[in-house]
Order: sequence, then C-alpha cells, then structure tokens
Amino acid sequence: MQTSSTITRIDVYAKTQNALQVAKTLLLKEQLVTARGVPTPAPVQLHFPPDAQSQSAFDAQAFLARLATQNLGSTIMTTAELPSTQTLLHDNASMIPDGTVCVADRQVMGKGRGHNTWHSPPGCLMFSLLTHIKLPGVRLPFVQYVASLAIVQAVQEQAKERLQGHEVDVKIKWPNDLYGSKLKIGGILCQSVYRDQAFHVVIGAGINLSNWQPTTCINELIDQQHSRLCLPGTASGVAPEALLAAILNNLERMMGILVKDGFSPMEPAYLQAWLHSGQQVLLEEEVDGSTRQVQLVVQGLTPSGYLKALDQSGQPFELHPDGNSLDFFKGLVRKKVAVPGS
Ligand SMILES: O=C(O)CCCC[C@@H]1SC[C@@H]2NC(=O)N[C@@H]21
Repeated sequence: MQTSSTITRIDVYAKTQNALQVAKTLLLKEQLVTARGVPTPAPVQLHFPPDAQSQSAFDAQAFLARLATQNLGSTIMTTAELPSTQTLLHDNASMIPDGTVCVADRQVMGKGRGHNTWHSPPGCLMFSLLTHIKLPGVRLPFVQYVASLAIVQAVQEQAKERLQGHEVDVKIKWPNDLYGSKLKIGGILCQSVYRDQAFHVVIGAGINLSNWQPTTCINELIDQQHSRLCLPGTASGVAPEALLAAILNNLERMMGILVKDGFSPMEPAYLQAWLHSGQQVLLEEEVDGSTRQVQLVVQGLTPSGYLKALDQSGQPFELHPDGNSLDFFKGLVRKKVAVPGS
C-alpha cells in the first residue's frame, strides 16, 4: 500500500512533438496526485523525453510505432506502479489531454466494477483511457459495448496473425467482461462525467494477456489453439504494446461510428462477439406472494442498451440487473418492451 510519502513516477510520451508540448503544458499546470479525496494522495513526478527512460516494462515507443489513430493514445503515460490508472485519469481529468492512455505494470489499488478490487498479476495489460465524446446521452451506455468490441476484435486480429487466420475462443460476457474458454480473462470499467458539452469518459480495462493465473490468458489460449490446429512451430506471444495499439486503432474508428450513426452499424459484429445470442435465462418473479419461474431467450440489445429477451409466447422484454448480484445473469428483472405499431 502506498503512503503519502511515496512518489509515483510516470513517464509521458507522445506521438508528435506538438502533442508532447500540449501534454506538457496541461499536465504541468498543477500538481498531479494519484487520487484526490483520499487521506493520502501521493504526488506524481512526471518525466518527459529525453529523460523519460521508461521505468515500466511497457515500451511506449513500440506502442506509438503501431498506433494509427488521430487522437486516441497519442499521449501515453507509463509507470511501474501506481494505485490505479483509472483513479489517476478520473481524478485529474481536467489536467490530462483528451485521448491520453495510462498503462501500469502494477496497481496497488486497482478498481473493479461496484466495490470490487482488481488484482494485477504480472503479465496483465492494465490501462485507462480518457476520451471526450460529444454524443446524445442515450448513446452513452454503448461506449462500454464499443470498448468491449474493440478489445475482442483486437484480440482476434492478433490471434489470426498467429493462427493462420483462425480465431481464439474469446468473447464478451455482457455487459463488461471478457471471457476465454468460459473463464473470465478481463474486465472493462467505464466512468463518465458531463462537462463543457461533452462526456469525459475514462475507459479502463484489465486484460489477462500473459498471466496464466488466476484463470487463463490470451497467450495461453492462442498456444492451445495453435496446438489444436496442429500448426507448425510455436505461436509467438502477443506483446502488450501491439495489443493496446490494435485496441485503440479499433476504438477510435468505432467511436467515430457511434457518434455519427449510433450503435446499430456495429450491432451485428457485437452480437457475433458476445456469448449470449439464444441464451436461455430463468427469471424468478414474485407474483401474489409466491415465486414463479419465467423462461426467456436472449435476442440482443434494446435501444437503451439492456438485454432484449423473448418469453415463450414471443413477447419482448428488457432485462435489467436487480443491482444485488455481481453476476448480471442472476437476479435479472424484466420490463415489457413496447412493440412499435401494437
Ligand atoms: O471486471 C471489472 O470489474 C472491471 C475491471 C477493470 C480493471 C481495470 S485495470 C486498469 C484500470 N485501472 C483500474 O483500477 N481498473 C481498471
């Protein structure tokens, strides 16, 4: 656990000299701290090139060389250890350039959804991204789905390069988890505030890339698939720099679509990448003092971003988590969906 006297060192790199200058001006305006509003926020010591000699295992230059975006990831902060990349970006958002990504080798206070913590075994890719988005509020819930899709597609791109065009068994578990071979291998956390006519969203993700524990990881799944397909040689591991660049390349393109045309153009790809089409869910409902079970089949997403499911008579419902269970498929409650024209 860090104490108030611990200084967190962060190295800052940028794609262009101009981006670096903008980052320097903004970041040095005020003292950055690892978290605000906690009893012991630790000061952040920033290093910019030429003295940014990465203290982190993450190679920012290799990442920037693969990045093909206009903005996302153009500024990158790397660190060997800090409390949480999510808290850093969220709590210092006004001093951090739009599009900045922060990567940590280790987090000592990693945040998961709800009140969960996120542990950081070595080999787990952990990053948060700050992005300013101008879009109607009804589209905001879809940012997390776009982020999940960008991650799964980036994983599949990397897998296909190593598996002669074959994919690995990595899918989205709605709403925000990444599953590989039926085990959780990653999670996504989105937090947003509305300021200056835009949503300032911090998208954080922890992805088991080369940590075989506690479940499995992408590189293990690729290895296994390589053996299963009897491909020659061994599969090279996916590097964190390559995966993060691929994620941001996808994400920027997809966010552009979300802002311009909404989620619909990406929905078929999303439904392809998630685990749930045709999944049966059993709801328990209290009716007149007794419990009855209702069988529903998941179809997709509703316009507000919840699960769409049909009952046995074909009636559509929207499924909401009841807020008591971390597994969204336990304790779901249903609301009737109005069918246009009926
Ligand atoms: O599954 C979840 O509950 C979401 C986990 C999100 C973890 C990532 S790791 C990088 C970023 N920093 C954090 O503190 N949390 C997110």
